[in-house]
Amino acid sequence: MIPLLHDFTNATVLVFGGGPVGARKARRFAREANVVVVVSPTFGERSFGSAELIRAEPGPDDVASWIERTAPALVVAATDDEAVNDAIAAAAADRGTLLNRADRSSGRDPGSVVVPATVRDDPVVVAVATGGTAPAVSKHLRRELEESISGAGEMATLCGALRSELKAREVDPDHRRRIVTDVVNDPAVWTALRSGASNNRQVIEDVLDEQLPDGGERQ
Ligand SMILES: C[C@@]1(CC(=O)O)C2=NC(=C\c3[nH]c(c(CCC(=O)O)c3CC(=O)O)Cc3[nH]c(c(CC(=O)O)c3CCC(=O)O)/C=C3\N/C(=C\2)[C@@H](CCC(=O)O)[C@]3(C)CC(=O)O)/[C@H]1CCC(=O)O
Ligand SMILES: NC(=O)c1ccc[n+]([C@@H]2O[C@H](COP(=O)([O-])OP(=O)(O)OC[C@H]3O[C@@H](n4cnc5c(N)ncnc54)[C@H](O)[C@@H]3O)[C@@H](O)[C@H]2O)c1
Repeated sequence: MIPLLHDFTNATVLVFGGGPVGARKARRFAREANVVVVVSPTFGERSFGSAELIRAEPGPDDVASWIERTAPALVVAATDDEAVNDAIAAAAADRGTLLNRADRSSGRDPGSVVVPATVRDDPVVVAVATGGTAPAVSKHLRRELEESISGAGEMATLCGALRSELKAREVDPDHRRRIVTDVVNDPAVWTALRSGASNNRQVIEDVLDEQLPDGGERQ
């Protein structure tokens, strides 16, 4: 399987199942999606983020109408009833809606997607999956990665701003790439970003002074 990124801004996500897995998915998608609806006869103690909770117990013949009514970009099948999960999968396929099945790790049809473990330091995001072989390994790696990507979000923001400045000064692409790569590879910049001591504007000014002493036009 190949990880792809999907933007859920302004989208609806429909979750069937109010157990720990349904709650985790609801929290995850509520970070971004406009509307997250969770349909379940029972809801555990866990947080569902800002999701809307609807108490209902649709049978296999009822799930299609829920999908029709809410018009989601993605449906999550996280019930403990295999017949219901099967019906959700069939209805999603009929409608061409993306499906995430929490109770399957293999034999995926087109449109059936996996939700990987993710680590964020916005705008950086890292996804981990094991092809369904061992989700506990994904969880373990996520925790390790949380530490190692610290500062990556700030670094990305800094490099994005630096790249804009270099473009505005019409520095040619090869030279631009070298300058940005030098910053990314500079351990002192990472240390400053991680300690919160970095002043991005100052870093950019210093790099521009050092690399483009004549003010930059052409190179
Ligand atoms: C990453 C994460 C994201 C998330 O679910 O949000 C995730 N599972 C997580 C945790 C976790 N899941 C399970 C355990 C118990 C230990 C173990 O069994 O390993 C733990 C650990 C725990 O809970 O501590 C059991 C389990 N999971 C699946 C099945 C069904 C099956 O395999 O048939 C069963 C057996 C059920 C049973 O036997 O009863 C299926 C899937 N789980 C996936 C993702 C997808 C594949 C990802 C991959 O390729 O690695 C996939 C295919 C479907 C999907 O997309 O949901 C999340 C990490 C949360 C975090 O980062 O903290
Ligand atoms: N992806 C994962 O990480 C992962 C981890 C553990 C288990 N699982 C699988 O995912 C499923 C869900 O896991 P869980 O721990 O949340 O299970 P759970 O049994 O705690 O919760 C299931 C939920 O589904 C609800 N439900 C039952 N029938 C329903 C219906 N007709 N419509 C809507 N909701 C209905 C129940 O009321 C309950 O809230 C499990 O059956 C298991 O196969 C996946």
